[in-house]
Amino acid sequence: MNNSTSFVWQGRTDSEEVGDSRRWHHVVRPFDRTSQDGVALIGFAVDEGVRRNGGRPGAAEGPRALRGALANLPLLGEPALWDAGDVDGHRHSLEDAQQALASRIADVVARGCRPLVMGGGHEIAWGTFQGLARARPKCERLLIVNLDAHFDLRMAAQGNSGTPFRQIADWCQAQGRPFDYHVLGISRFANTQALFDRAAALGVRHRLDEHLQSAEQLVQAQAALAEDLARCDGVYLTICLDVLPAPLAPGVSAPAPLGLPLAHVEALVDQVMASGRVLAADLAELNPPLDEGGRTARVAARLVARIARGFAAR
Ligand SMILES: N=CN[C@@H](CCC(=O)O)C(=O)O
Ligand SMILES: [Mn+2]
Ligand SMILES: [Mn+2]
Repeated sequence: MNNSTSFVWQGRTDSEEVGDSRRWHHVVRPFDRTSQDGVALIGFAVDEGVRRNGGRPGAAEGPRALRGALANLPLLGEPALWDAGDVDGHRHSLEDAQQALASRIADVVARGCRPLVMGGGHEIAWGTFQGLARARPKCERLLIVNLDAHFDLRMAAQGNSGTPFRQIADWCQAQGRPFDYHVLGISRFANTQALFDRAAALGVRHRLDEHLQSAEQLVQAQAALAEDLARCDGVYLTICLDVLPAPLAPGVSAPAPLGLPLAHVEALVDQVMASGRVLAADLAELNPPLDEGGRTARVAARLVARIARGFAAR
C-alpha cells in the first residue's frame, strides 16, 4: 500500500464508548508478505474504459472515495481486512491496468485472501476475471453474477467499460470453457436489441429491472439464481452501481431511472455470498465528481461491507 491509500484509513474514534466501538479504519492493514486469509481490498483507479465507451469519466477517483466511506463503518464480523493498494490508471494503458489488476488478484489469492476490488469503470471486470482465471485454473465452471442495468456485451475493436463480458465470452470460447453469465437488473431502455440478441446467443440468463420490483419477483429471481449457484464450482460477483435507482446512486456514468430496490440488491448479494462459492467480487462505476452528497459512495460502502461479512461466513 502506498501513502496515497494509507492516509484515508482515518476516522472517528469513540474513546469514551463502552464495548466494541471499532470501525474499519482501526483494523485495515496494508497487504504484505505476512498477510494471510481474510479480504484483500484492491483499488482500480481507472476510467479509460468509460471514456472509450462515450460515458462520463470520473470513476478513476472511485477507490479513494470508497475507502473514505468505508473508514468510519462499524465493525460487525468482518474477517481480516487488508488494503492491497491501487492499480493507477494514470501510469498504465487500459490493457496494462487490467493485466496489473489480474496480477494483483493472483498475488492475494496465493496468500489465501479473497479479492474485493473497488472500481473504476466496469472494464474492471475483464481484469478481475483474468486474475481469477490465472489464480484458479482448475475452476472449470465459474459463474459470473452481475448486478447491472447493462449487459456489457458490446462489440468494439478496443475493450471498454461496455465490452468486458463479451471479452470474457470470447476467452471462454477460445479455451473451450463454458461462459456462465447471469445478469440481474437489466433495463430494456438501456440495451439495444443487438445486445439482447447477443445475450440470447451466448446463453446468458437475465432478469429485467421491471421484473424485480416486488417481493414475489425477488423470490422468483432468487430461485433461478439458486439453480445456477448450485451447479457452479466458483462464483465471480460483480456489481455495477447503476443497477440502483438514480436517487440512491447518482454518482455513476449512466444513472438508472428505475433500478432495483437496495433491499433487493442486498438480498441477492447475501444469497450469492451464502453459497460459500464466491472467489472474488468487485464493485464498479462509482464516480465521485458526479456523486451528490456522497450518496453513491455510502451505498457502495454498505455493499462492500456486506460482501466482506459474507466472506467471513464461508
Ligand atoms: N459499463 C457501462 N456500460 C454501459 C454504458 C451505457 C451508457 O453510457 O449509457 C453500456 O455500454 O451499455
Ligand atoms: Mn451498468
Ligand atoms: Mn456494467
